[in-house]
Amino acid sequence: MKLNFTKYQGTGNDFILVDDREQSFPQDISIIKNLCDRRFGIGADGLILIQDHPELDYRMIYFNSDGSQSLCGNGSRCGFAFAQSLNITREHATFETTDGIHKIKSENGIIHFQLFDVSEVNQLNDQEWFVNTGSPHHIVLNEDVAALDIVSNGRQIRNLPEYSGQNGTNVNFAQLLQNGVKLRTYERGVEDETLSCGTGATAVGIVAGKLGYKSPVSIQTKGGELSVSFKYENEKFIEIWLAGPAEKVFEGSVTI
Ligand SMILES: N[C@@H](CCC[C@H](N)C(=O)O)C(=O)O
Repeated sequence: MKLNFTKYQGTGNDFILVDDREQSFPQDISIIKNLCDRRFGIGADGLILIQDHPELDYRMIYFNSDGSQSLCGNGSRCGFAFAQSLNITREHATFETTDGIHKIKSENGIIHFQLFDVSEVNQLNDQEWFVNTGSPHHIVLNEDVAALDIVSNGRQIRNLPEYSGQNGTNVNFAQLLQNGVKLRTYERGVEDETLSCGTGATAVGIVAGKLGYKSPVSIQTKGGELSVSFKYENEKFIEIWLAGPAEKVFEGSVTI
């Protein structure tokens, strides 16, 4: 079959977007892997289907490049930009994805995605934390993230036995700066460093909040700047929003 697609990126986290309102996309892992392959396919960190929803503005189904599923923050922002281009929604939307129903909106070209409240922020030791923002995130604080081998260090933590019950974890290496946090992320499901990870940036923003940073926290990823805002009330992070750009790269069609 012929598949029409549009490629988007959100701070360098890149996705294949498919208008699947007719639900004709074959959700086959080998097709998703081939489409996301950077040498034999279109190339992307993930693939996103936008479908009709009986009550909400739309449903978004997210696949990592290996075909696994989880919440994707940058993908949600790109999914909204794509839904706007399809005239499914305008400036505000409510949609369903992997972990439930979320709000999303655009303001002055920046897309703001609301994540669920977070009450568990686990400090593992002086330098390491674990936070689940809809996807699982291990966080390592480091004084010079530019010098790190993200793939080998990230893969070792991703495969720790304590994370095997949840199919591993994403791993974020965060350098605390005066005006925000510099971040590099190893993504589960891509099994590589990506240029940016939205749920990871949010997890790091929350840890920064625990360490005394004021909302909004600026997160500097390899692919650009994200902003994480929140309130902290009754030992809980609430009204958590991830904000940043989402841009169309190109569109095309392939035979699958
Ligand atoms: N890139 C994403 C996270 C996608 C899911 C993740 N790889 C996982 O499997 O947990 C983001 O922007 O949040």
